[in-house]
Amino acid sequence: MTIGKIIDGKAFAATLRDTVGEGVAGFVEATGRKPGLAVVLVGEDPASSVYVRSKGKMTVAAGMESFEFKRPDSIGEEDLLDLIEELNHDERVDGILVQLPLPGHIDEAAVIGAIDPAKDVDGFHVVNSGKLATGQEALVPCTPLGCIMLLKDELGDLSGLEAVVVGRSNIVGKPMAALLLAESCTVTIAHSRTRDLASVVHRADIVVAAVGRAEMVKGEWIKPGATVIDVGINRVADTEDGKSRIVGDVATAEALAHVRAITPVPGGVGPMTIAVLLRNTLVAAHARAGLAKPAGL
Ligand SMILES: NC(=O)C1=CN([C@@H]2O[C@H](COP(=O)(O)OP(=O)(O)OC[C@H]3O[C@@H](n4cnc5c(N)ncnc54)[C@H](OP(=O)(O)O)[C@@H]3O)[C@@H](O)[C@H]2O)C=CC1
Ligand SMILES: Nc1nc(=O)c2c([nH]1)NC[C@@H]1CN(c3ccc(C(=O)N[C@@H](CCC(=O)O)C(=O)O)cc3)C=[N+]21
Repeated sequence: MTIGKIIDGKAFAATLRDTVGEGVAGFVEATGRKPGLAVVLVGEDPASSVYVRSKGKMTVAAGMESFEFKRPDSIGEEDLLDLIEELNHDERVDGILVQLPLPGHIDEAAVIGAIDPAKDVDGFHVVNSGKLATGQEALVPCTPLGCIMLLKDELGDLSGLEAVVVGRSNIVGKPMAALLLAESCTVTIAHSRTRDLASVVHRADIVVAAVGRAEMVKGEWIKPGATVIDVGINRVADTEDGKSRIVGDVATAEALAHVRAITPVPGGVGPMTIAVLLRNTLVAAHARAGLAKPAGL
């Protein structure tokens, strides 16, 4: 039995961050200032805090300015909207990321809608999702764009391939489907109401799993030779040592016997998300400064 390739997202992301770093140097030379990324974190979720801290470190390592804003769970929507308005007008800030999910009493759509679309480095604002859907130049959500980069690196031209995206969230599934369509794939979006998910997945040359259910996609669902992108980040208890570890939405060990290539968790899509965030910040900085998009991005 042949074994598929494990796609090294961590290494690809490191290369992308280096390219971004070179672009940052050019930007600093041209403008005399660093690109700036503002990250807003509401509440005390420890996983989010770790993630925000590592984003901050990588932002600085790429030569950019990192601004972090922590606010308590109890913050009112008006106060959060005021903060965003302030960041919209702050000339040092090229990118604004509001860590999701937000506490239940805050309207996420209203907060995302308050971000200046030119600084919306998550690509979640309807102006950017609308541009993506209609084929206009946009800031594109980091996770799906990272997935496309890995797929093109592995497969080259994607046109005509059957792609199945499992999950239809606004932050992963839907923009992922839009990007695959823009690459001329034949795209199916599956979700919790999909009947016979196994056979839908079995059609695919490209499977993107973005569900949030540990190892839900089984190895035998995968068409032989398909390429699988596993977006899921699921924390599970490890019975052997009592600690927890993270696994994806795909049963990777099983799938390896069927796939051409597959992304691991950790070390696959996750690191790409952060690298693309830095890329989007640099792209936003250039656009705001009236400069052409830097080479290689
Ligand atoms: N690696 C990274 O950088 C990132 C990873 N993630 C991870 O990706 C995963 C998905 O995230 P996100 O899109 O935000 O999640 P959401 O919970 O917003 O969406 C999950 C989607 O999966 C669908 N779904 C749920 N159960 C099933 C099922 N049994 N069969 C088929 N579809 C199902 C839901 O369908 P329905 O719409 O019908 O409810 C929904 O569309 C999570 O594990 C998250 O942690 C997220 C962002 C970035
Ligand atoms: N506005 C907003 N934008 C986001 O992009 C966003 C968000 N909110 N909320 C949470 C999700 C989740 N997300 C991840 C990014 C990187 C890793 C990552 O780097 N994971 C590593 C390590 C994971 C670990 O060890 O815990 C890996 O997969 O190898 C994971 C998850 C971005 N998100």
